[in-house]
Amino acid sequence: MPARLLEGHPVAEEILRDVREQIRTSATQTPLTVAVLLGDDAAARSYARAIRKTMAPLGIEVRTVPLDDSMHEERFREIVTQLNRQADITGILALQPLPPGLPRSLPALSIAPEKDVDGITPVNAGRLLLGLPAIAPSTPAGAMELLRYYGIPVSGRRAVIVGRSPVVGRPLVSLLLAADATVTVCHRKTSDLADVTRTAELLFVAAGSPALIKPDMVRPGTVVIDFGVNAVGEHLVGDVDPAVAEVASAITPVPGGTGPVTNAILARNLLTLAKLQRS
Ligand SMILES: Nc1nc(=O)c2c([nH]1)NC[C@@H]1CN(c3ccc(C(=O)N[C@@H](CCC(=O)O)C(=O)O)cc3)C=[N+]21
Repeated sequence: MPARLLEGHPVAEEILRDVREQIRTSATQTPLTVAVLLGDDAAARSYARAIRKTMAPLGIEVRTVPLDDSMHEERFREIVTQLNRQADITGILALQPLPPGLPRSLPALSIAPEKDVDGITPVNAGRLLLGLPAIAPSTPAGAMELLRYYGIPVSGRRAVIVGRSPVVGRPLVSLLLAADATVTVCHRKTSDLADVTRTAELLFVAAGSPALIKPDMVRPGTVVIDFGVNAVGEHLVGDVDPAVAEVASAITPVPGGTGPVTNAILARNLLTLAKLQRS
């Protein structure tokens, strides 16, 4: 029996309904603005496009700041310092990958924690790891919402994550642990990846490698969450081979799975930041 499709749009719609309501009823009607730092990359561009589409109907302003390929570290720091100081900027998001000359850790070390809408600064990442209230990165936070929405239990189950990035794999460890899963993380140096993925009851894939996960790597009945956003020609494809749907009990489609929920959580995170900034 083919897997149940875990569509992201109804989940996103539920979250956005709540965000819309909170924006509408909030006493201080300060407009929300998110600054999106964007280099030259297809996946990042697709996210930026989706962000604009999600924020526009909420009346949230999106200010795109283009990063050119020759940008130096000093210039990046200047831009972020300026945005940190600007009172009319609610949140700052630097889309990965950055231009080639910039260290990957630069946004985490330059964005002010009060404006960290993506939950990547040491303060937010540390809070999340310790199980304290925190702004969690939107993509893994969205996966938890998907599971909740579709009534998929997490507590006591064996979760396997493929990928250890600061925006998906690592924060997902904290979120799954907080929900009482037993968590294993795989990465480039994992030997016998398939042996580990076959132990999963819940399989999360954020490896950045198109169709990496094949049907023989998944135990029948597994719930599969695909975070992959690989541009292949004109199309967006996931990290999971679509044939896995023949084995899994439930699977997120690409596009239309985790992506839309990510955008909705970003809006919710922005609202949370605005409330914290006002208090
Ligand atoms: N600091 C950082 N944080 C991120 O969260 C981050 C990042 N950098 N860099 C790029 C990737 C990619 N990403 C996407 C999220 C949603 C969609 C999305 O909404 N996709 C729609 C389709 C959009 C379209 O068709 O263009 C969907 O899946 O249905 C796409 C891509 C977040 N990323």
